[in-house]
Amino acid sequence: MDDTLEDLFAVIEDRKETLPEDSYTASLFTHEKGENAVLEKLGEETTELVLAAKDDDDEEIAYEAADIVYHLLVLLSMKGMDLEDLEGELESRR
Ligand SMILES: N=c1c2ncn([C@@H]3O[C@H](COP(=O)(O)OP(=O)(O)OP(=O)(O)O)[C@@H](O)[C@H]3O)c2ncn1[C@@H]1O[C@H](COP(=O)(O)O)[C@@H](O)[C@H]1O
Repeated sequence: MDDTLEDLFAVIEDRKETLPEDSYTASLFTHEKGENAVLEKLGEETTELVLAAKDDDDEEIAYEAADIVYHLLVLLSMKGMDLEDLEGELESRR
């Protein structure tokens, strides 16, 4: 799991730097309202996650959780933060 998150974050950072035209991630960095789009997605997906949990729909829970994690990592990158910021906070709570 650690590697998966690190690999995904590295791809996001790469898209931010290279801005390929066909990249959804790059579009979030280039669009004027990209940050708002990410925040809206996080809100929508969190609601969808709650509904999936209420329905005991494991497949849907995993799907929505993955959407949330992806958009959360994009948000961290937009803010100039990285996985270490998240890990540092989690570590401080142990
Ligand atoms: N993990 C993701 C990821 N999760 C979601 N999305 C995109 O986020 C957008 C919104 O997701 P949603 O599920 O909300 O969209 P939706 O299908 O309309 O679903 P609902 O709104 O109906 O729930 C869609 O275009 C998804 O393709 C993602 N796009 C990219 N990634 C990762 O980022 C990498 C780079 O992707 P590109 O930047 O597109 O090259 C990919 O290889 C993936 O690993």
